[in-house]
Amino acid sequence: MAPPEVPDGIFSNSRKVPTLNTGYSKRAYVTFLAGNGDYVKGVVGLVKGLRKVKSAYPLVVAILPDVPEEHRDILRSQGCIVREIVPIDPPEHQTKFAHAYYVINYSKLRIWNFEEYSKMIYLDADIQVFENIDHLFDAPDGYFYAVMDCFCEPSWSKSPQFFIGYCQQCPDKVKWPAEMGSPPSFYFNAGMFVFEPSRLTCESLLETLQLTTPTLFAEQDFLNMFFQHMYKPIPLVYNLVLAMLWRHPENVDLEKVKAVHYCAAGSKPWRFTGKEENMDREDIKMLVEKWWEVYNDESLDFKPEDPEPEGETFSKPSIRANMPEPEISCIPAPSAA
Ligand SMILES: O=c1ccn([C@@H]2O[C@H](COP(=O)(O)OP(=O)(O)O)[C@@H](O)[C@H]2O)c(=O)[nH]1
Ligand SMILES: OC[C@H]1O[C@H](O[C@@H]2[C@@H](O)[C@H](O)[C@@H](O)[C@H](O)[C@@H]2O)[C@H](O)[C@@H](O)[C@H]1O
Ligand SMILES: [Mn+2]
Repeated sequence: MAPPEVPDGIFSNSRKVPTLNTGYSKRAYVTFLAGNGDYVKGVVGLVKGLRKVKSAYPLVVAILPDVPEEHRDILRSQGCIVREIVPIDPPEHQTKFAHAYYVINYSKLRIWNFEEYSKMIYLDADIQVFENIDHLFDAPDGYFYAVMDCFCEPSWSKSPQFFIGYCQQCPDKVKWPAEMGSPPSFYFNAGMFVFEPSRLTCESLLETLQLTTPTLFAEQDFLNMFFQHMYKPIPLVYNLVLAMLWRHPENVDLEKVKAVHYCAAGSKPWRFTGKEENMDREDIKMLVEKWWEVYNDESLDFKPEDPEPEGETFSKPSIRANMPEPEISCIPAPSAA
């Protein structure tokens, strides 16, 4: 069963001047930061990467109260719009998440409250954008866009898919057994998605969450269930889950990848040792080096002459908001594999 077509017209070859990032058509990237650890480096790398690819839109950082003032200052000094959010806990449960810390990721749901923006692109702090993806903001409203995930890593070992060896990235390799009912719906990685903020949707998310038993991949599973009927898969070039390089190399063309998601065990660039499984691969070492090149590039630091983000709530049009967008190349819909 082929994934639903990405709606026509998202990547038409029209040359559009981006909507001025003002009024009710405001757009922004948004990421999430919790704790006083080293993920703040991921956010700094991300905002510098967006600057390097000349994105026309600011980066909002939804932070939990436990993010220290020093880290907030670093983010503001890099031109981020820092927004503190109230943490969200899942209902009482006995679930053992794939990683215990996933419990904090439910707080991501607060970004649906950022209604001053009409469209946002969420990016995990362990993602780097190496090519401009602003054109995704032009995707038709009314859908939830994200890249399909892979079920082959050990973190999935407690899942039925992993147990039977099924992965949506290669649905014909091990077919979903008829006796287990219809194959699971297309499932996205929640490290990157295009969405429309709405307080109503946020309320519905939180109400539904309290009635939903948490599962292995925490908020990622929950978002897949909630947006199941609005989800539109987009090509993996927008969120290369690193495990794809060794699990489904036939689906990856590294030359075309626009955003890399350093989510494989041991691949976080800011704590990279190269000792974990697959971390000695040349492509992994090259991608980690690329991340550090951006992070260490002082020419990408936010400069006083750049428009200051408007306080901690609203964003000013960046100087680039008036620049004509680059030619939008047509991106084919994802293959069935
Ligand atoms: O200590 C932490 C752990 C996670 N995160 C945020 O939560 C996201 C999801 O966690 P992670 O990327 O580690 O999950 P993965 O994609 O590796 O499963 C991160 O990218 C960060 O934005 C954070 O801010 N602090
Ligand atoms: O809280 C659940 C998390 O689930 C997802 O991470 C997973 C998923 O990508 C698996 O497919 C990988 O195997 C695994 O390594 C990785 O941790 C999201 O990236 C993250 O943002 C967050 O939603
Ligand atoms: Mn991640």
